[in-house]
Amino acid sequence: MSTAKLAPKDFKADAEFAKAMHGSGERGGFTAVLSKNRDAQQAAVDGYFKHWDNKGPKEETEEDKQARLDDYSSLTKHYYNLVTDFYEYGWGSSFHFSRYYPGEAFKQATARHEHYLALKMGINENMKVLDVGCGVGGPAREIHRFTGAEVVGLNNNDYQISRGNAYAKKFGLENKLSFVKGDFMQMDFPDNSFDAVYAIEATVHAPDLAGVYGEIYRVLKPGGTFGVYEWVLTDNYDESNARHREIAYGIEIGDGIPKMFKSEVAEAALKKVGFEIVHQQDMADVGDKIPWYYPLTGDWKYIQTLGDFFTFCRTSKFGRMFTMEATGLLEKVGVAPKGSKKVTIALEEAAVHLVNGAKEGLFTPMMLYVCKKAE
Ligand SMILES: CC(C)=CCC[C@@H](C)[C@H]1CC[C@H]2C3=C(CC[C@]12C)[C@@]1(C)CC[C@H](O)C[C@@H]1CC3
Ligand SMILES: C[S@@+](CC[C@H](N)C(=O)[O-])C[C@H]1O[C@@H](n2cnc3c(N)ncnc32)[C@H](O)[C@@H]1O
Repeated sequence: MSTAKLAPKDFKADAEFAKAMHGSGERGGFTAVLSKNRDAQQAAVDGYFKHWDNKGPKEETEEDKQARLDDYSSLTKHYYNLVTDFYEYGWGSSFHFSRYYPGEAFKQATARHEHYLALKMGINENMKVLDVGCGVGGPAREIHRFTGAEVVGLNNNDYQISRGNAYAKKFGLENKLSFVKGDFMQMDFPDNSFDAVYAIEATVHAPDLAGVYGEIYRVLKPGGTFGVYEWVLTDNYDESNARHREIAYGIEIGDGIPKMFKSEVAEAALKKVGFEIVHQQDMADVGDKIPWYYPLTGDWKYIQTLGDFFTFCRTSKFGRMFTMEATGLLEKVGVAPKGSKKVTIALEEAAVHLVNGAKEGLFTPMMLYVCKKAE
């Protein structure tokens, strides 16, 4: 089904690399940034930035673009080896955006976004559910708590798997949650293994959407449901428009994405692999008073609670600049490993272009598709 070149599966080498770079994975967040193995950090920095250094939306060639697609697996693995601690420090353990109601706290909105997907998919306590690209397990924990379902998280990043296991242990959820190493383009699960499958802001890392959706279709039981919050470019996006391409490129470089696709490509891919789309809606375009991207702006007026104030201190423009300069200083004096500031600069690219992409109506991180596999 996939037109993409599939990555070699060398899980043993991946696990050894993650152990060398991050240690046991018991500790996360900003302090964990400081304790990386220096050589492994350098290898991750080189492995990720070789795709972006000395290139740009205007200069990049067709070969550069193809190289990112061919290298999808290690590009994304290195990206998350470098950013996971920053994500946890700034955002928490659910690595996705959410809608916000007036008066609703950041954490509450995050959980509600996850509950909404589970509700739309009809997940219940008798189901075994797959979370494709599960991060450090924030959504898996919340969806288990909300529905009672057993959740299996699939991830190609060993560090995130160890963080997911550490959280499951902390909350006593080991018998209901498990985290499995694997590439979503070539899963190791047998056909018809799961009652439901969901993916939250993860399948955008695929080099080819039909490839990952085809695998999801295969492992889903007949009659089962697949739900996804997809990152897509909207109908307004024009690849030949320099401003549009600059925004898409900024999102790609800052978010570890080989190539972003338009919503029509996602929709066609879902249908091509056999899914019936039973519900589709851009959840970023439902007239919300508070935009989904507000934590990344300087708009203090949207802060809803005292807790949000502390989150905003890390995610807003000002907070990001503070983290970037502090990280740079720590790197200079040898406390943070080399390349740490470069990572914060890439994250800044992400934040700026995500907000611009949203404001200019070119991008959404929450195109919801609920799909059925026929009986
Ligand atoms: C990469 C994909 C497909 C999804 C991740 C969505 C979001 C959770 C991230 C996108 C940009 C990230 C940034 C941060 C946290 C996680 C994101 C919002 C920071 C706020 C983390 C703290 C750093 O100092 C600044 C980061 C800016 C970007
Ligand atoms: C933005 S994070 C979202 C994580 C999670 N869904 C959440 O909302 O917290 C994207 C996730 O997709 C995973 N991922 C990316 N490419 C993958 C691949 N080829 N196979 C499996 N997982 C992958 C990353 O490791 C990461 O955990």
